[in-house]
Amino acid sequence: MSANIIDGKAFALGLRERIAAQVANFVAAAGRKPGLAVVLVGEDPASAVYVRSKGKATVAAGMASFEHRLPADVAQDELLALVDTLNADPAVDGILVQLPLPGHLDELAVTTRIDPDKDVDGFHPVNAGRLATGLEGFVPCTPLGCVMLLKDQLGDLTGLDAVVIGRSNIVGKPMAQLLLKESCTVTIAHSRTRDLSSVVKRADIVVAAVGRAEMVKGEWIKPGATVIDVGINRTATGLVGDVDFAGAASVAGAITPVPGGVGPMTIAVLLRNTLVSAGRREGVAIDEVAL
Ligand SMILES: Nc1nc(=O)c2c([nH]1)NC[C@@H]1CN(c3ccc(C(=O)N[C@@H](CCC(=O)O)C(=O)O)cc3)C=[N+]21
Ligand SMILES: [Mg+2]
Repeated sequence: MSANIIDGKAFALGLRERIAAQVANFVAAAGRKPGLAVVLVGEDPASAVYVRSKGKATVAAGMASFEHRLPADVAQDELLALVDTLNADPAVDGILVQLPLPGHLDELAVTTRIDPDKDVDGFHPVNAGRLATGLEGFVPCTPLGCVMLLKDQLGDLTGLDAVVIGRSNIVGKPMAQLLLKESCTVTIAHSRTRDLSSVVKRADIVVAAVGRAEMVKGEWIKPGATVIDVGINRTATGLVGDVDFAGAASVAGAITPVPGGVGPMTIAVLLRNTLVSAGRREGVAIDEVAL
């Protein structure tokens, strides 16, 4: 068997076109563009690349992009003051502070300073609580993008066995919540899980978000399973995921590649969340089902 390769890049492009169409409707109704503010602290080259591609995608969708670059040694108070300014700015619908932050800065303090109703990353504890409780809020972009790919691939997910490997607040935990909402039977595995290969072997859906290059082996995958690889690891041989792609692709029913799988979805969903935020803030209807 040879897996269907899930083209996240193509799916993300289609999503971005549907977003752009609704951005045009929003602009006509509200008389302004949806606005996304991105804050980058320091000069980490990988972060700078992501921030640049976010800015380009934002403008391409017809939205306003506000980029704020602060020096690596910026004081905590100064960063918090910028967040306060963005919270109060009516042209800003979404705020993203690029993580990780330099070590002297308190990521939780910064994340919790963002107005939960502008928190398009969905990292604020209020939004984590809303997701866990079934309330309207913002869902973290990467897991929401993964669910979109899964539903596109599999249709209804009800009753499927899903294993999420990784328990981070930004991917693993919200991913598990979303799969539960889709009525999957969800297992969260992590670095302390015993006999991980047997746990993975049961799964119809495997989501790998551990941050360890090619850690999930092809022999662990149930034949025909759908494998979503969230990992982005830079190695001597280039960019690889958390899954041994060649091994898994020979047994899986479908699998996301790295690059070109989950990564492009993250940015597209960020634009989606920004548009949804703008609609809520201005009382303009956004057709989320059509996105
Ligand atoms: N507050 C915050 N929110 C984030 O969403 C956030 C963040 N901080 N910090 C960094 C991570 C990483 N991230 C990615 C976005 C797009 C790709 C992406 O488009 N990747 C492409 C290209 C990969 C490449 O060539 O580098 C792909 O996988 O095909 C990857 C990673 C968002 N992050
Ligand atoms: Mg973990």
